[in-house]
Amino acid sequence: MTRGQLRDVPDVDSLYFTMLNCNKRSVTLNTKTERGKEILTALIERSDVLVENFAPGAVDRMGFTWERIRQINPRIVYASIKGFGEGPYTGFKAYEVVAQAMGGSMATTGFQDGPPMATGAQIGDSGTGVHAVAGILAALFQRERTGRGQRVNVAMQHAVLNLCRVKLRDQQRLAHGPLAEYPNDDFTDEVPRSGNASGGGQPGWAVRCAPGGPNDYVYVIVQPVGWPPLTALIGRPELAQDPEWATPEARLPKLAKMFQLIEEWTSTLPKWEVLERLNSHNIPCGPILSTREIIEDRSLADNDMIVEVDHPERGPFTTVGNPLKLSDSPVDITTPPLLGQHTEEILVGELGLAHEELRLLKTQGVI
Ligand SMILES: CC(C)(COP(=O)(O)OP(=O)(O)OC[C@H]1O[C@@H](n2cnc3c(N)ncnc32)[C@H](O)[C@@H]1OP(=O)(O)O)[C@@H](O)C(=O)NCCC(=O)NCCSC(=O)C(=O)O
Repeated sequence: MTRGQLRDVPDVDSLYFTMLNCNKRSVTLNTKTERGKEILTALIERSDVLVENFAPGAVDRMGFTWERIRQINPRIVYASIKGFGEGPYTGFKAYEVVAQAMGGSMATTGFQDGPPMATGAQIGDSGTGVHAVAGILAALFQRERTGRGQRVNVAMQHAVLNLCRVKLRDQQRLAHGPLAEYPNDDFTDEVPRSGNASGGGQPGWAVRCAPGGPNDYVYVIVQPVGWPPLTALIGRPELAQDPEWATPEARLPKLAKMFQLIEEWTSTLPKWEVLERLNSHNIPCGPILSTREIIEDRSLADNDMIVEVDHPERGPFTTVGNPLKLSDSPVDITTPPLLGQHTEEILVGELGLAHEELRLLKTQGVI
C-alpha cells in the first residue's frame, strides 16, 4: 500500500516505500488462495526467518498459526510486530503515534503549558523494528545452539516504553520530592513535560543562536568540568569562582537563569560557530540540524549515512544508510524492489515452479 502513499512523482513508487525497502526482494502472493497457501508453505520450509506486521490475527486467519508454522519448519524464527501485548488491547490496530501515546512518550514530550506532543523520531515504527531485529538475531543465535526456532513477539507499546525508561525512573523519584533538575516549578504525582531538559545527569537546554531562524539553536550540556571555560566564553569569568554559581549544586536551582546567560552569548553567533567554540573546550553540544542540513551534510555522506540510490523508475533518490558498521560485513544500499520484481526469480528459480504454472497463477490472481 505504501508504494502509492504520499507520492511525490506520479505513477512511481513513493519515497515512503523506497526509503524503507532497500536491499529487499519482492514477490506477490495471495495467501488467501489454496495455491497461495501452498507456495507460502514452501517459502516457510526454506526460510530462516518469517516477519510480519499485519493486523492482529491476520496471519492466523490465513491458516498460518505458530503451531502450523513450526510444524512446517521447526528451525524457523517467526517474528510478529503488533501494537500491544496480551490483554485488553491485543486485538487493537496501532500506528506510530498511538504507540507513542501509550508507551509514555507523548505525556513526557513538549512543554508543561502545552499539549502532549508526538516526536519526529519514528520510535513506534522504526524503534519497534529495531527491537524486533534484536529479538530475531537472539533467536537465530539460540537456534544455532539448539536447532530449534522460536516465536518473537514485539509490541509497539512495549518498544516505546522501553525507550521511555528514564521517565519511569523519574516517576518513582517523584515519591521523594520534586525533580530538582527539571525546569518545572510545580509537580504533581506524574512526571511533567520538561521541554528541552536533558533527561540525564547533566543539565542541558536548547539555546538560541544568530540569525534567529527556526533551527538556529544549539543544545548545550553543562558538565561540572565545562563550567569554568563556559563562563570565560560567555564573558562572565567571575561566575567560575562565585560560590553562588561555582558548583553543580549551586547552579541546580537556577538552571533557567544559567541557560539564559549562555543564550545571551550564543544568540550573537551562528550555531556552527558556537559548535566550534564550545568543542574547542570539550563542552558537549549539538547544533539543531534541519532536515535540509542533514541531507546536505558532508560528514554524514562520507559516513555512508546519507546515500544516493538509483531506482529503475524514479531515478536517483537519497536515503539513509546503515548505522551499523561491521568491519567484515560492509553493506551496499541497493535499490528497493518493484512490486513482484522477484516473483519469477523466487518461485521458479528457487521453489522450482514451472514457467507455465507462473502464467496460470497470474491469470488466477494468485500472484
Ligand atoms: C497497520 C495496521 C493498522 C493496518 O491494518 P489493515 O489496514 O487492516 O491492514 P493489514 O495489512 O493488517 O491486513 C488487512 C487484510 O489484508 C490481508 N492481507 C495482507 N496481505 C495479504 C496477502 N498477501 N494475501 C492475502 N491477504 C492479505 C490480511 O490478511 C488482512 O485480511 P483479514 O484477515 O481478512 O482482515 C495493522 O496492520 C496493524 O496494526 N499492524 C501491526 C502494528 C503495525 O505494524 N503498525 C505500524 C503501521 S505503520 C505506521 O504507523 C504508519 O504508517 O504511520
